[in-house]
Amino acid sequence: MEFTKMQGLGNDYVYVNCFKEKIENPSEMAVKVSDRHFGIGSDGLILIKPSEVADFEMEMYNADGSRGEMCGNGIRCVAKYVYDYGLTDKTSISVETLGGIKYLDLTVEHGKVTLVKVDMGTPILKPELIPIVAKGETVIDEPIMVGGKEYHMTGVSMGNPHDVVFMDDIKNLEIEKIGPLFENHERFPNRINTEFVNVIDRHTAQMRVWERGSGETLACGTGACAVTVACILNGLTENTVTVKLLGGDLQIEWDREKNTVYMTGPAEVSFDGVWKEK
Ligand SMILES: N[C@@H](CCC[C@H](N)C(=O)O)C(=O)O
Repeated sequence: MEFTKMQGLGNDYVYVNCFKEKIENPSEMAVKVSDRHFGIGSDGLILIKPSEVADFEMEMYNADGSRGEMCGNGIRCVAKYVYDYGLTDKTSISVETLGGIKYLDLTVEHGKVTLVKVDMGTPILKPELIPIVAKGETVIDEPIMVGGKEYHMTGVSMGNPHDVVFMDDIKNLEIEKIGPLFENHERFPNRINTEFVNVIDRHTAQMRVWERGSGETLACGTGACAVTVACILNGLTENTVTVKLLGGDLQIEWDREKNTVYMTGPAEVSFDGVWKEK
């Protein structure tokens, strides 16, 4: 199987061009290729496929083989792949995902994509649609007991589920301990991605993420969008925010008139390779 290893701010996936390749069991393949010792090493697997309703389809799997509805860093890499590898010459494309069709604008320099702006769509705040078990119409700054400690969370779906937790110190956070407790908490029936966030000023926030199915990653695009929405809902920032992640920065804007979130960031190829089944 031919593959391309790509990353967006260090959130790395193995990409397979399914116009050429066929994968019988993608979930199993995701577990194998993601292994950082016995595989290629990645946060998961992303298949680039033909679509009947958009220019392309993105099918994403986490490192544990579970399916993610959407992937913000992944979709920027898909845009770079389809343009740089000659599957399209369009600089505005649409991509079908389990979280809906997304529209992307590509910045091209010297024949290669360097930056991608994605219309990530309308944030979903209804608890039953995220899903989060809750009584109210939304989950904003709501207490939750995790590991014997009370935290406050804001729930947002960007096609995939997120809970955003604000705190003063994210550097010393024991994310390996607390992340899985959030991920598997009974209030999240489909598990969840958790962003731990420190707001720096009204246009800047920094975050660490514990991703459902992949653990701590260097960046999460849908997570950065959820963080921006949560910051605004809690009155902490304006509508445009630079989100600082371990792997770099993303520019996020929640356009309140259109009620859509825009994410702008880079996408890079690490290397091409061939995976041989043992
Ligand atoms: N890293 C991604 C999100 C990947 C999917 C997530 N772990 C899930 O299961 O929902 C991003 O950049 O958005």
